[in-house]
Amino acid sequence: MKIGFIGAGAMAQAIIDGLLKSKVVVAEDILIHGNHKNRYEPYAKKNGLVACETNSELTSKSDILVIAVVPAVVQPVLNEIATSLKNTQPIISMASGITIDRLQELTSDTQPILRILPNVNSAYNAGMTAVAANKYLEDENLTELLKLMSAIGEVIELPETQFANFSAISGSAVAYIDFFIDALSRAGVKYGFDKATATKIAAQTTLGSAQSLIQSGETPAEVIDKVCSPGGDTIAGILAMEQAGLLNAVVKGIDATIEKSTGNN
Ligand SMILES: NC(=O)C1=CN([C@@H]2O[C@H](COP(=O)(O)OP(=O)(O)OC[C@H]3O[C@@H](n4cnc5c(N)ncnc54)[C@H](O)[C@@H]3O)[C@@H](O)[C@H]2O)C=CC1
Ligand SMILES: O=C(O)[C@@H]1CCC=N1
Repeated sequence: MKIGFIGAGAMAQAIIDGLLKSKVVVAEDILIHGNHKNRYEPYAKKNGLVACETNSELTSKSDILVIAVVPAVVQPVLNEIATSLKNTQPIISMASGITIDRLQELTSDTQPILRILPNVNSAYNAGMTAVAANKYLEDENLTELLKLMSAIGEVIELPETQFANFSAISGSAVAYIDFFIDALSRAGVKYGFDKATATKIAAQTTLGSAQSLIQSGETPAEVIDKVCSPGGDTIAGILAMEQAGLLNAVVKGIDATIEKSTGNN
């Protein structure tokens, strides 16, 4: 089964890296084309992928087509490949804000489509991907595509109406969590750690906290209560962070993300 990626940027590479690590696909079965030959060709060469000269060549050589370009380029790309695309060829699209209805308008009324919203942690098989399929994806193909997505992390089926909200607290949130890790790390630097050591400490603490929540099933509030010893240091820190508006700052950031992705700003 040949999987062709149109777009070779951050998200395409994260998914490909994860797929290769999981060994669910062999490198020779992944085709790639992007706008900048000097970027996608070395990436393809380094990983043993097949670099294609055009989007149309890639489309005609692929069984499954992955749309990994920014949303503004989806229409021109789908117009460009119109004569090479078979109307039975499954498409996976990760373009934020582009609905299945819109993708069908740009391809065919019966095009099999899986809309996904992944995140860059997929590169380490630690992704969190939302999926929504249309009715033209036959069971066998859907199973195959879900197997690919499961190879790069956790998968959740969601109605498309939730995609923008999900994207804000998962796709974009990778950056927000790293923003928090960087803030912790800078605080460490303020108190004398070198940046690399402070970042390692902050990142490992974040990783451990996430793993503990997932393994224990505890709520974050329960853990916060455990860490806040009566009359202790942590409650002093929590109160100072709240006074500075941490919760509101996070929710406002998520509001802005959703507004941007739904075009309401
Ligand atoms: N970066 C992320 O964390 C996430 C991104 N996405 C979605 O993934 C898609 C790609 O985003 P990024 O990888 O961040 O962008 P990017 O800018 O890193 O990559 C876009 C790629 O598209 C290529 N491209 C541009 N015009 C093209 C054309 N006409 N034909 C072929 N390739 C062309 C570029 O050369 C580049 O390789 C977007 O639709 C975005 O909404 C979804 C979830 C998370
Ligand atoms: O920033 C963006 O538009 C994309 C969508 C989710 C994460 N990155």
